[in-house]
Amino acid sequence: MELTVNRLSVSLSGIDIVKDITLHVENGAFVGIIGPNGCGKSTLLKSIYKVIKPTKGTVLLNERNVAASSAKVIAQKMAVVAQFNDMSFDFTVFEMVMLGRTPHKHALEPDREIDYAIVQEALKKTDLLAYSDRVYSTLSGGEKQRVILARAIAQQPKLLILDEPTNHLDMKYQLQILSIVKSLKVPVLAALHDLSLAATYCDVLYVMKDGQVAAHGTPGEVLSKELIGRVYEIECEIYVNPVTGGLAIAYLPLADH
Ligand SMILES: Nc1ncnc2c1ncn2[C@@H]1O[C@H](COP(=O)(O)OP(=O)(O)OP(=O)(O)O)[C@@H](O)[C@H]1O
Repeated sequence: MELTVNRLSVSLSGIDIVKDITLHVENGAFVGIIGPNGCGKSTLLKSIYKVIKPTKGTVLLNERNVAASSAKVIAQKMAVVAQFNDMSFDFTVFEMVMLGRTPHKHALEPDREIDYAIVQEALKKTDLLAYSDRVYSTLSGGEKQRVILARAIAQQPKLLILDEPTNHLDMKYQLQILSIVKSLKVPVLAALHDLSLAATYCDVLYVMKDGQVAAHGTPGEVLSKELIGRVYEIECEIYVNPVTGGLAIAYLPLADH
């Protein structure tokens, strides 16, 4: 499945937040969106997954216009792991992950053997089998985040949208979550804050500033000291990590603090 965002704009409370953004996620590609706090990453993603109505532009899943499709049809194709997942319901972890099966069922259709098997597999992939009967609201932030990923996996999406999926996670689970996502072999569009993780996992990066795309390309093309300096208003050095062979970034302390 491919995602095409064409000249998308979003205004909220009369303010232009997302301005004329065009982007493409090819089938199988892991595409990152990076940019400073408040540049519009979440708003862009929300307008792609139909929580916010764009003022202009189109979002296509293959040839299907997302705006003209039902929420159920979109949920059969696209799963979302968003930033804040606090819910007041006292669902167990198993029940939360089973919610991922909802778009594939008719109203009031009971859970089938196949649904149980898919949920079990999603729990296994995210290291959560031992948490099945725990109440979701009692979990730590990182555990909750893994449950939300497990729910997205159980949804068996054709495209995955991640909004800062590694928030709350320690290093092991940051790496684990991105590796699991990569292993699903579905195209991914992810807003990420950690530029080194973005460089490691993404095939293509879109850099946002003030609601617009400031640059896009492979991490090697995009992550220059000049661009990061301009977009984030910081000084840094980019180097090849001698251990991993990947791109790494050293940030310099701000001079006037
Ligand atoms: N309903 C709203 N009305 C007015 N402004 C809004 C509204 N929702 C978001 N904004 C503003 O839009 C801008 C973009 O917010 P958004 O959450 O998309 O940024 P972001 O790049 O995801 O930021 P972060 O990295 O901090 O999560 C922010 O300045 C935010 O305050």
